[in-house]
Amino acid sequence: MGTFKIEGGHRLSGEITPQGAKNEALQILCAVLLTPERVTINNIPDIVDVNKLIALLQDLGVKVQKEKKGSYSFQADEIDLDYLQSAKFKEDGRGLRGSIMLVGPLLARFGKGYIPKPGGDKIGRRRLDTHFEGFINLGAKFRYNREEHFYGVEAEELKGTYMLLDEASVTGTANIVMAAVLATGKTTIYNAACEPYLQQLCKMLNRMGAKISGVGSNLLEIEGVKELGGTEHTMLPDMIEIGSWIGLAAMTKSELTIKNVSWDDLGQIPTIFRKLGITIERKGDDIFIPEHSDGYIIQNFIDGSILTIADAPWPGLTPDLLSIILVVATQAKGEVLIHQKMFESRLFFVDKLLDMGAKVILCDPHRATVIGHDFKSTLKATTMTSPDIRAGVSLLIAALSAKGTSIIHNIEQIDRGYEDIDTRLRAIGAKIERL
Ligand SMILES: CC(=O)N[C@H]1[C@@H](OP(=O)(O)OP(=O)(O)OC[C@H]2O[C@@H](n3ccc(=O)[nH]c3=O)[C@H](O)[C@@H]2O)O[C@H](CO)[C@@H](O)[C@@H]1O
Ligand SMILES: C=C(OP(=O)(O)O)C(=O)O
Repeated sequence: MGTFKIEGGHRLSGEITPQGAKNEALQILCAVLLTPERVTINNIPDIVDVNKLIALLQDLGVKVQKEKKGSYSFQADEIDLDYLQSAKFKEDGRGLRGSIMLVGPLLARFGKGYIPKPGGDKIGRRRLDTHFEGFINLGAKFRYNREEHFYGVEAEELKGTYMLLDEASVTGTANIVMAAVLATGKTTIYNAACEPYLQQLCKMLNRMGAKISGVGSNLLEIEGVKELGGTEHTMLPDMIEIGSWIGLAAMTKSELTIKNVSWDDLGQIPTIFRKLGITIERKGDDIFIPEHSDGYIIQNFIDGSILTIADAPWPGLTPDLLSIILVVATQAKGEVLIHQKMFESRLFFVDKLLDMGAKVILCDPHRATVIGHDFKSTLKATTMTSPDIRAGVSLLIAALSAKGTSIIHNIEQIDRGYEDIDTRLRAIGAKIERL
């Protein structure tokens, strides 16, 4: 188990550049299976989950060539489908959540796709019904081996159809889109997820020869094509990392510039941090956060009632930022109700914040009320274990703002999604060591 030692209470300063988006990368990498031609991908983050997925693709027979840092080319012209039945695949396939999106492209191109129950954060139930109902709608036969937790879909031909998804699942939509692009006829997907990740995937597929319209909306129409060709694609900056650095700047009262954020793809993120009282300035495509030497004040709703920040499918606020927002609120002036609607177990990490002296009431598994300290009482350093990727980074931010030396164990969770985080934080003045 990896550990960070963090000496908190220091101001940071300078510039930080966000990595390529983790959750976009996981979709885009799976899409290389849709063509035997070469696909070049840029701005791939060097993080554990992405590297595990690249290794899975290699085991499947995809030729992977590193062009330069963050840029790889992939060629899926000799796929070893037997690998999908191997013990190694059953083990490695469960190593991350994103591996589930191998199924759609494999089904579309080779008529069969298999996956063990995928991993990812343990943040409550993470069902896969939307994915498999989508494949079944396209004509696939579904089977599930309960003992091995092994899923499979097979089809001689996928046929386009109308479907209304039971929920706007992000990876579910990506999976179904990747299956439908090579189906016969027209597929309509209503209640589709439409995060920038999905928009990027659809744009890349269209460049490969797919015919997807409605990109960016929750109604996608896909005219199936016979084959797809190669392309080049560049990943957006990671909006969850950008949100993390906004929170970090505010909590440590630091002046920070976040470079090349792709403002137009950030949706509600700047607005929500502004509601917490944080000043965010747009400078070209950078975010500038001035030093908040007098703290920050949470706004109320217009009628004077307490602000609620809740997640919702895009263009609502991503659930992946709520843990960070919660931590930032612990030092604000004012109160906020954090409502995590999607995941059942993602707020339990507040226990660690309570140990550090934060004022938080966990109302139930989905809701926490935070009463900010207005920096009148700083958080106390402590020893903690990172339960999931975003809680891990939230605790890291708390530790950097706390007085004294904190220890965070299980930092593998953080490394899953944040590239070389300790080196990058040291470059802006953080006192963080990997033990
Ligand atoms: C690898 C990857 O891309 N992971 C992301 C992806 O996971 P993933 O695609 O696995 O998450 P889903 O979008 O399928 O759903 C996440 C959870 O939210 C619930 N749900 C979903 C849609 C909806 O309209 N209402 C609703 O309540 C689901 O029941 C589920 O419990 O999307 C999640 C939701 O943005 C993010 O937290 C994950 O970081
Ligand atoms: C929940 C997340 O990731 P995953 O879906 O990979 O577990 C996340 O990125 O916040």
